[in-house]
Amino acid sequence: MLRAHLIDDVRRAEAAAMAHLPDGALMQRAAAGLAAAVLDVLGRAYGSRVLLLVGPGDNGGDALWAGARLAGRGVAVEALLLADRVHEAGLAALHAAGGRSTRDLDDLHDAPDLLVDGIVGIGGRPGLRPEAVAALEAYADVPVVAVDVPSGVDVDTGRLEGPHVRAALTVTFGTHKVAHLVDPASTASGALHLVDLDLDLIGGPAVEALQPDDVRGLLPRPGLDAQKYTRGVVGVRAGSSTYPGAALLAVSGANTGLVGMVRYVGPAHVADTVRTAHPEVVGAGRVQAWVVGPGGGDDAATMLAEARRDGVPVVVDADALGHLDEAAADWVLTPHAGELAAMLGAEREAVEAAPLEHARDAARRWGCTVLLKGHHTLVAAPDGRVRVTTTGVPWLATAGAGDVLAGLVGALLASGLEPHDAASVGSWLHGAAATQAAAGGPLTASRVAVQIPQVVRETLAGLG
Ligand SMILES: NC(=O)C1=CN([C@@H]2O[C@H](COP(=O)(O)OP(=O)(O)OC[C@H]3O[C@@H](n4cnc5c(N)ncnc54)[C@H](OP(=O)(O)O)[C@@H]3O)[C@@H](O)[C@H]2O)[C@@H](O)CC1
Ligand SMILES: [K+]
Repeated sequence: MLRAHLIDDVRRAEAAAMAHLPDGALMQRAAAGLAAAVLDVLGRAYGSRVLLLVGPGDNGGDALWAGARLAGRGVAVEALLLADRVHEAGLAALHAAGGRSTRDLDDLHDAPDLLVDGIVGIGGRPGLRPEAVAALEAYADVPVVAVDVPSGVDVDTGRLEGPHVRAALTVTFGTHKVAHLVDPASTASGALHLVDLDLDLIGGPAVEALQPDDVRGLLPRPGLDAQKYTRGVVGVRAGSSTYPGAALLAVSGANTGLVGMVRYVGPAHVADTVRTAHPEVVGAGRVQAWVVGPGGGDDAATMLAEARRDGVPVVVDADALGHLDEAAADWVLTPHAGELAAMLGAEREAVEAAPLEHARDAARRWGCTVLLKGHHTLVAAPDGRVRVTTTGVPWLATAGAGDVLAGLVGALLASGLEPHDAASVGSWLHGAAATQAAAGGPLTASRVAVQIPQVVRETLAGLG
């Protein structure tokens, strides 16, 4: 599991570690990891130029100490000091290793190959000062390696308020931070590299992200005595004359082999289309979970009421979300930002600016799991736990992808996974299938569904 902690928990763990380590030991570990990561990106030391952007705190100290190590390896290192006072020992080390420093942007002539953002780390407030903005603008085309976090982001919430660094790579220390994983700040972090500081993090993670091993441990697999009914049956109530395709896509997400049987209940001509494409699918009967809403149109309220009557877990998606008055603890709601905004009486922009906060609010308010779709989809439980999905590609933002996801999550619920696991494993598989199916190019929702068994196969085999 990849875990992200809040600043206070990192500070506590840092203080505990420092109590029994020599002065500056943690910063040296951080700087060594940072220098190694920068060298990896540069590919060679001699002939490479690096510019450090150095703020007033220890984040700048990390950059300066790493700069000293890089200068010692033959990299031409310059530091632009963006504060009256910077980390003194780090600056002295940089100078001793042959690096230069200046406070004036105009002193810098040759464009660097790489910027190292040591402006602020976990002690920073959101936004950047004008000197930092000017430096970043002067080298707008140069890739940035961020130290700990991209400066300017709100580290504990993932919000973006005001100017901030856009990193190609973020080298972070001890544990991940919320801003690395949660939108919109996750888009400013770039690739992530964690330098282990051997910290003893006592507080639980604020956010976590499933890794292939976690998914392998959670995936349902049939026992030797399995029958179709013991593996779980999922029912789909979706589609209408206007949107027959949504039913087809939801069924294709449900019918990927993770349950023993799939039922479809809906308008007769839609049912014919569904069964032509999926001859395995049967009609009404007992199920262990329902998927309700994709393409349901005006009938979505009735679909939801009928599903509720069975007392089994329900995935509430799309049109059904607008008819939700109350939910049971084993339900999963799967809104996108616009749908969640309508459910909470908020503006869509507000949800997009703070998806973590809104997903948590919604999970508390309905007392069930809420899966908020986005670049990094969030799965929030009513007790505050949140998982974020880091699989997937931007091409996945395509019509019908949500219908496939709803079907898949429903199948996992029917197979017996608890709602938080069903939603987060479903989202992980959906993203991984999209990445494989896209193979660097465009994709359609149908292709995502087709790819799911292959992703399951590889994950079970430990190839993920
Ligand atoms: N924790 C760990 O385990 C380890 C931590 N380590 C490293 O330490 C980093 C944290 O260092 P830190 O605490 O010194 O704070 P840091 O982020 O450098 O800056 C705070 C200063 O910036 C200022 N300031 C605030 N906002 C600003 C803004 N927007 N723009 C400009 N300035 C702003 C503010 O001054 P103020 O304006 O309040 O007077 C304050 O003085 C951490 O991220 C990691 O890199 C590693 O070395 C080892 C292990
Ligand atoms: K930084």
